[in-house]
Amino acid sequence: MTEKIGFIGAGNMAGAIINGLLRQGVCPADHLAVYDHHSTHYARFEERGVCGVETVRQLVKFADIIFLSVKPQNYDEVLQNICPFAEGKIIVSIAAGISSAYIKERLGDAAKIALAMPNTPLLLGEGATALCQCSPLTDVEYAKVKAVFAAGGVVQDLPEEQMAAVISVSGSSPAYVYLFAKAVIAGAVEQGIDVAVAKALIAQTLIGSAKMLTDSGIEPDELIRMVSSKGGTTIAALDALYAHGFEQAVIDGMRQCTRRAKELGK
Ligand SMILES: NC(=O)C1=CN([C@@H]2O[C@H](COP(=O)(O)OP(=O)(O)OC[C@H]3O[C@@H](n4cnc5c(N)ncnc54)[C@H](OP(=O)(O)O)[C@@H]3O)[C@@H](O)[C@H]2O)C=CC1
Ligand SMILES: O=C(O)[C@@H]1CCC=N1
Repeated sequence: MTEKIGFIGAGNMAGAIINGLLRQGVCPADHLAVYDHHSTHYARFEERGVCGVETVRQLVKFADIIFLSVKPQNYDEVLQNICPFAEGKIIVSIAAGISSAYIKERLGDAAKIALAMPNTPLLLGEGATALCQCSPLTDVEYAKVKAVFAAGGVVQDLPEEQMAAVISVSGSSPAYVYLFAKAVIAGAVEQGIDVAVAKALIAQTLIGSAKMLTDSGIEPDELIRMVSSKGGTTIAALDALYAHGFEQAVIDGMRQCTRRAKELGK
């Protein structure tokens, strides 16, 4: 990729996306730059050859594609800061709840925008990103943005009206998975199993189960059935989980996630 890519906000997600780009050799480090109001965050980028610039103006002048990798609460300020120099640039928002209309209200209707909802496993090249092309971003420009996220894992195209809801599916969901893993580890320790052993076993179980979902072609209900011997231990476990409203708790958590995304985008 020949384009230069800049990140406003040098935090967790900028780091994760840049990792993917460098690991896959999608672009050289000197085609990347970050800007953050904490220049103390630059060290981990600079040690990999990614420049930390002093002003938002320098960042916008440098970059063809600008990632807005700050929290939604900081978008107003950032959009105001980049507005005088952003004409013609590709703008990528990764923020929960921020719509293209929100950005266009501040940068104008001609702004070329892609909306993305990545997740932290991008750090290891195992990310899942939902991506949306917003008019007037061209197909060629969109493909460039897609290549950035593809360097860090799987990308799915989504219409804008689903971008708030998808946060609950991939953006925030690693946290529920870790919570589940934490509960399994606690349950193991309660039964006398060593923490490290339990962590290794549940982590590999999550990896293996995920691969069954992606590679076996078998639907989740059937996968559950395959584990559940008649009159056996799994059914006993599932009965307790159903009685505690496990599925409903997850679905309700997802609804709350989407509700909050919509609040943040106002
Ligand atoms: N973390 C995750 O799992 C995911 C996050 N996202 C989205 O990614 C975005 C970034 O999240 P994340 O990387 O976790 O956040 P971080 O807080 O790690 O990084 C954001 C950085 O931007 C800085 N910043 C804030 N305002 C400005 C400004 N005006 N100019 C320059 N720098 C600024 C922040 O400083 P300070 O700390 O002082 O505010 C911080 O250093 C969010 O919008 C979030 O919704 C999307 C998917 C997953
Ligand atoms: O919690 C958040 O708001 C961000 C968005 C998705 C994951 N983290």
